[in-house]
Amino acid sequence: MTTAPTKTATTTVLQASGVTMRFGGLTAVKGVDLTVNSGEIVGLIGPNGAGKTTFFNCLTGLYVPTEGTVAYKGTVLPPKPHLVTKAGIARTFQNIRLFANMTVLENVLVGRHTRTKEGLWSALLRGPGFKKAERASEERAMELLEFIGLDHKRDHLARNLPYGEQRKLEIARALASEPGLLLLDEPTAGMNPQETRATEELVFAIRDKGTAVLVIEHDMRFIFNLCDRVAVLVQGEKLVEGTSDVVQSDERVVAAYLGTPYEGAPEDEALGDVQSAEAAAAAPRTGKTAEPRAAGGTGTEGDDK
Ligand SMILES: Nc1ncnc2c1ncn2[C@@H]1O[C@H](COP(=O)(O)OP(=O)(O)OP(=O)(O)O)[C@@H](O)[C@H]1O
Repeated sequence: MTTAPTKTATTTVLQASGVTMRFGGLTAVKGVDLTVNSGEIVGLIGPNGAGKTTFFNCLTGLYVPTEGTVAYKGTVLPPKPHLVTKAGIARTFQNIRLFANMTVLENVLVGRHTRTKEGLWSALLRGPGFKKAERASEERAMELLEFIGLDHKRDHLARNLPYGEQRKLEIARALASEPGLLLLDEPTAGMNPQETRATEELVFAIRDKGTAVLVIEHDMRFIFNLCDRVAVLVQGEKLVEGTSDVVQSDERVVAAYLGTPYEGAPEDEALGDVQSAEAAAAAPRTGKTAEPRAAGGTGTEGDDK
């Protein structure tokens, strides 16, 4: 007997309503509505200074929006980062924020703390409950490292990983909190084309495993290949939202954002190659490429990017 494939019902994972963020006289984000549904990859694009990261910071409780609400699976979230993570939203930052002097495995384990129930006394006494939870956490962390292809580097210090692997590790650490929604802020910044393609595959795999994704990126080829829907922010306001085809052909977007050549545009292919070669020549990468570009520190930097 054959059974019809079960179709998972779509649910609204994220609902941002009228999110506004003012810094003194500057309105960085103006009344932005955005929805992300389960099973979706949604892109957020816009010129420099359009308000994309500020919007992410509002979604994740790093900023308290001046106006508007952010709901996760129907519940309005308090603007506190640890409560947002606990609810089910995880993120990565534009600038890598790994614990540079901890191992790869330890970095992922840090990401699991919102999902471990053992309290302070249990940890201090290291009783059987604590040890069991610790083992389960390590197993899950190793599964995630396998998923991103870094299980063989579990005992390496994070700061010794090449740049592309550091970015992957950040994603694994975010996934360790078992999010229903993952926010990625410029995940391919500074990557070479191979690393960018690998990141694309990784994001598809994350979505296929049941985590919806909202991604900010300047690489248009990456965004338009990847996303089911794309929203365009210009000067803090949502200008257009739709499928890649709709957004790419919208005259307002072309005028406001895509008017200048972008990576991946057919006529821009040759120019892109020249620019990549120039960039590579200007900043040669060694075996230890991580530190100059990584946050490389404690993960507590004040930079909200
Ligand atoms: N903490 C802050 N205090 C004051 N102004 C801020 C703050 N954070 C961001 N801004 C301003 O808000 C505007 C939006 O910045 P934001 O970083 O969100 O843009 P973005 O779209 O992420 O840009 P980019 O693509 O360059 O990262 C900018 O004018 C920026 O200077």
